[in-house]
Amino acid sequence: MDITGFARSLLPWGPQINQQNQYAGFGALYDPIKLFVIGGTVETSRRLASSAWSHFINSFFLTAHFSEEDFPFDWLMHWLAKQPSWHRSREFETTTCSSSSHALWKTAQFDADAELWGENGQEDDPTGKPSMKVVFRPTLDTTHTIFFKGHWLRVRRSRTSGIETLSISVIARSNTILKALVLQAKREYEQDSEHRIQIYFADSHGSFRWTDSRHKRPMSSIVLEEETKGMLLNDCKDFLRPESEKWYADRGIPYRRGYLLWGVPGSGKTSSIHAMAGELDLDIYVITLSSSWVNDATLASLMARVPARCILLLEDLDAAFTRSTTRSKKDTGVPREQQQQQQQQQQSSLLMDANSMPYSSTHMHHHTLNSHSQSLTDTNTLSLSGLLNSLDGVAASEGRLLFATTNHITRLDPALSRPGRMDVWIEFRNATKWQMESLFMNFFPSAPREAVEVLEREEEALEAERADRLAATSTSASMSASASASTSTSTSTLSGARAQIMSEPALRVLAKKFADTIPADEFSVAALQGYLLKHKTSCVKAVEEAGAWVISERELRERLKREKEEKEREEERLRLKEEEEERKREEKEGWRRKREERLRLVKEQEEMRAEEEEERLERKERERREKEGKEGREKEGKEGKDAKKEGAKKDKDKEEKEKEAAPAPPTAEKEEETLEASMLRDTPASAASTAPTTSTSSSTSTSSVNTATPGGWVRIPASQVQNFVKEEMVAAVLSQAKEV
Ligand SMILES: Nc1ncnc2c1ncn2[C@@H]1O[C@H](COP(=O)(O)OP(=O)(O)OP(=O)(O)O)[C@@H](O)[C@H]1O
Repeated sequence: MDITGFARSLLPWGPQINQQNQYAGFGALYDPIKLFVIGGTVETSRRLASSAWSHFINSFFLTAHFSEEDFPFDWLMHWLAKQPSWHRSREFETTTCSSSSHALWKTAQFDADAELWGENGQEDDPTGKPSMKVVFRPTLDTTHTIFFKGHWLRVRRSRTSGIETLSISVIARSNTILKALVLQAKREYEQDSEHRIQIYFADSHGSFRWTDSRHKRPMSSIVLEEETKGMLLNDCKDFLRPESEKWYADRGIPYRRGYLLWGVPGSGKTSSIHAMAGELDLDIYVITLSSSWVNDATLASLMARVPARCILLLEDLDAAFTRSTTRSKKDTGVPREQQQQQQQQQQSSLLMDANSMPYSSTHMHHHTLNSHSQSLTDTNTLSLSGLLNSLDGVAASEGRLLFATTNHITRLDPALSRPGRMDVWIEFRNATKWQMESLFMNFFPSAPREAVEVLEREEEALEAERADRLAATSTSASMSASASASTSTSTSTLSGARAQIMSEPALRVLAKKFADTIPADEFSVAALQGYLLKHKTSCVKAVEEAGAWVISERELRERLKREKEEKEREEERLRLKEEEEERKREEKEGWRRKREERLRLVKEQEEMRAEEEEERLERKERERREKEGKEGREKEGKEGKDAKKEGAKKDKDKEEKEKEAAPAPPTAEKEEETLEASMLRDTPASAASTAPTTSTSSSTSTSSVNTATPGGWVRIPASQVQNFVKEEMVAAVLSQAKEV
């Protein structure tokens, strides 16, 4: 079947079209359908082939991924930077690094670029500003092929979620070639960083970021008593010996060592640690405990990540506990700005090189410590117990040297500085006479013997010339003037040279003089270094002006002290004023409250009185009504009595008349009634003493009731009965009467 037939068979209406075509002539539709089917088939086949190819390739390729958060990334970037094919990329991006501070791989990259493209990557500033170097590197998501030990490596840089990743693929049966690559990259990195120390700062994610790479500082540049320096160095070396770990393990002692360097500011604590790291070839891992994001959990995680054989530095240990001074998790509430300030100071104090190398642009990895700390809120819950646990808890790393510094040892909890946590304590004080001399000698190194000899010969010749001139008295005045001018020029040139070229004994004399001029234990080494820096071109001048400097420093201190005191006094005055105002406000408020209270009481009393008056009036009204009721009842009672008497008299008359007419035997009912009536008549007093008693009688109609009153029986209308008595009482009296 040809392609047209195939297309026709695919389309359900194909045969219909064919038929219609035969009859209606729709032949124009064929070509587009043909093209559509052919195109679709080709594209599908291409995709299938490409996916099969990549599947095939991937099944042969071994790929390793390196994240910039981990050290191998730096090693490999450093290695790649030295590969010529890495620089041949046709798509590249540029980045800058300062000459004073940059990642090692950027240096390597720059050096390689400089070789390839000449010095056009660097613009030297004639003013002496630290130069910014331009580094070229391939752009992200481009693949490069690099040959390594008989294998072609496919290298690709990419970035996911802000983190740069390096992927290296190779066609190989095992991953040995990739392991060899990583090891070689590491070796080369370490070789190139031999003369530098790496500094890592802790970040808020609980991991360490490479922050800086510094030149090693020679231990000899630290002006400290030799035995202190020697003791510190030997102790560290002894700890780092390979056998030490077993020694510690055999005795069940945790393989850790802590050093507490404490004392006045600017006395060389940080510098000593820097020099020690260089001497022992260790990297420095810094944790700034006063950072707002440091809490028990992040600290424990950081401590667990500290590698063995490194220096773990906790600067200004006391600053961490301005927030929490006890073992509880209480926050003492240092303001956040203050904490940030402390944090910045601590970072800069480490980064400021002892050799006064300004750090202009410290290239940190993409997540810088500052940006994190700024973005985070102060949810700090670092407690002393948290710190203690992270220092020597079960998760704490082993094999590291812990160095902690503080200016205020008294602020530390004894638990923190006890042996086991801080095994060696070293106090740093203000400069002694010996330190002053040593600092001077370090600052002005003696010139080589040859240079000094040449200078001395020149001086002698000049001296001889001057003597000759003085001896020749016959010379003219003009000649004498020009000669003296030329002699003075030579002398000043020589004295300028003399200020810089000094033999060691001469310098020692000057150093002693310098130390004699400055009082011991009054100025820090940092302060003296600052003074000497001002006179770095002339050691003689440095000695000559030392006395004046001491006076000016004292005056400055005095002034600062006065200003501080004044400020404190002013603050105190303001505080007292505020307190006084507050007191007055409170007093006023108190008075106002008291007045309101009094008004409230008066109002209440008035209300009470009005209520009492109302009650009194009500009572009076009630009494009046009761009295009226009583009077009415009495009146009615009297009328009833009279009526009764009348009735009784009438009854008696009637009885007599009936008796006379026809006496009949009394019925039982009548007898009972009579008995009842007589009994009731006999007990009026007892009934009246409680309440008026009422009895129903067969002789009474339903509309009236006979009632016993103290005065006798009363017939009252039924309408009044409800108000007057109750039926129960009537029944009770009746039953009582029956019993009797
Ligand atoms: N003993 C010393 N020997 C050599 N240099 C010193 C010494 N003490 C101080 N310095 C110099 O003074 C400067 C500050 O020193 P450093 O930062 O080491 O002092 P610190 O004691 O750590 O101060 P702080 O307690 O304020 O952190 C550095 O430039 C350093 O070179």
